Formats: sequence, structure tokens, C-alpha cells
Amino acid sequence: MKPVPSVDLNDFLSDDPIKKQDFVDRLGKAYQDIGFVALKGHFLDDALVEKLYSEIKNFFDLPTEIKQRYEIPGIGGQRGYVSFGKESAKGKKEGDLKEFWHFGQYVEGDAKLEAEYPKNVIVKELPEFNAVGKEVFKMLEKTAKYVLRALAIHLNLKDTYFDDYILNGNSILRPIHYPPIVNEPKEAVRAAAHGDINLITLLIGAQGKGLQVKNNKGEWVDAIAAPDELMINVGDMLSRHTNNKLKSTIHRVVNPPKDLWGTSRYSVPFFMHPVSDMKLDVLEGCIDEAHPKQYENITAGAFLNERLIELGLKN
Ligand SMILES: O=C(O)CCC(=O)C(=O)O
Ligand SMILES: [Fe+2]
Repeated sequence: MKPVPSVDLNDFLSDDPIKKQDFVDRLGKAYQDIGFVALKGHFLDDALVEKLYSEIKNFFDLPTEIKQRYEIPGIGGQRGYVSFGKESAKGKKEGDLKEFWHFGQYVEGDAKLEAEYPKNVIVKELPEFNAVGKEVFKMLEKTAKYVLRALAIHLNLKDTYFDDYILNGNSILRPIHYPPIVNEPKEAVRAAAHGDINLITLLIGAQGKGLQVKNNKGEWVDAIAAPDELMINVGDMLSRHTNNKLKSTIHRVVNPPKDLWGTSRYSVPFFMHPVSDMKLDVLEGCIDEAHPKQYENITAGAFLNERLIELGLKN
């Protein structure tokens, strides 16, 4: 059996109640077991993904001094460029072997949130880069909305429970470049073991080897998606809200074997965040005698802030 199960969003979107319920059950089971699922039938077509890759390669190929013009101080790396080695996993000293870019929310019809979020950074050299980022952001956000609807049903909540929290949410699209490895890395890896901060993560580009997840026996297993699949996992915000009923699984990106050091890895996670005001307080339905409340009440905004400091992106 594949360590990470596959599901098809078309089943959830169909009018057939049996298929719909089957999707909910399989997704819920996957998130209670391994915390990851590979999903096809999402809203990104092949041409869009191809264009995204070509544009992000163009961006990371720009000279370092140009890329660094887009590294904005004082915003915790929440928009624009974050240079190589800057981010480290929670509790780790060594920086990860990666550089990345952040596209943030395109707020519509909400002046308060527009003022709250940092503005998206526009790359002057590459007009298409900005356009494709926005398009991919919207398509992943739409995909995530239906995945969260399925999870709401699984949690015995109203299917639209998350809709208002994710509308204009503080989500982030992060194209990552892991450059070729030139010198023997001492302790550093491409991405050290971590859990994601947000509600759910949708990852484009998990086809190649590299991504590994820790299963419930504590073993690292490869998480490899088919070319038409997104890898989708639960983040810490959702596991907190559900009192760990849904698992935020620890994962990492390992360095390739020496004969492949010369190759770059590109991947593009979309971190689905709610608005900062969302209360992550443990859901009543996830507390009982066998599962006492495990977390203090906190808002999504306060939780994010804590974690950005721990990642070395904010002080
Ligand atoms: O590059 C990958 O495949 C995963 C990256 C990741 O886990 C993250 O950025 O949170
Ligand atoms: Fe991650």
C-alpha cells in the first residue's frame, strides 16, 4: 500500500452522495492516520503549472543582487524574496538549504484586512511571474476551500464552517528553490523536520524524491505524488483546533544522494491561513473524557506571530 493515500476531488464535487461521503471518509481517515493525502481533480491545469515552473525558474535564475532588492525588511519574510539559508526549522540553528518567494492574499472588498497585510511585491523584470503567481494563488485557494468543506463534514460541523474564516485569509504561496549542493552540508538539510503552521498546505511539485513524512510508527517514508496530484497536509492550526484529531505530521526535505547534488529542486507549497481573528480554541466536539482539551485558547494571528519568531523570520 502507498504510504500516502490518493483521493479525487471530483468525487466530492459530484452530485452522488455516496461518492461525496466516500471522499469525506477517506480524507478524514488519511488525516487521522498519516496527516497527508495526494489529491487529483483540483483546479490547476497542466498548462498553468508548467507556466508557473517556467516563471519561478526565471526568477531564481536572476542575479543575487537583483533578487535581494525584493527582500523587504521588517515584514517577517511574509512577502517577496527570502534569501538562501535564512529560515530555519523551529528549534534548529542551521538554516535550511533553500531560497523562496512569498505571494500573499489579494484582498477584495475588505479595507481592514487590506491595511493589515503587507502588500504583494512586484518583480519588475518579470511581469508574467506576478500574473501567474496570482492565478495559481486563486486556484489553490479554491481547491483548499472544498477540502476544508469536506473536513468540516468529517468533523460534524456545517460544511461551510471554514468559509468565512478563509475569505481574504492570510494565506501564502511559496515557490521554493533548493539550489544544487556544492559543499558537503554539515548539519543542514534542504528543509529540516517541521510541522506547518497553517490550517492546511497544498503542495505542487512533490513528484520528485525528497519529501518525507514521519508515519505513526515514527519511520520516515517518502511522500511522492503523481504529476497531476497535489500533496495536501494538515498544519498546526488545524490540529490545534481539532485537539489533534487531525494530525499535523512532521515532514522534511532530505538532501539528494551525491550523484544528484548538481540538480535543483523546485516546489511550491500554498499555506492556507484563516484571517488573524479566527479563534483556534479547541472545538467542543473534539473534547471528551478520553481526549481532554490539550491547548490554550489563541487566535490565528497570535499563533502565527509566535511561530515566525521561532523560525528566525521575525524578532
Ligand atoms: O519542498 C517541499 O517538498 C516541502 C516544503 C515544505 O514542507 C515547506 O516549505 O513547508
Ligand atoms: Fe512543510
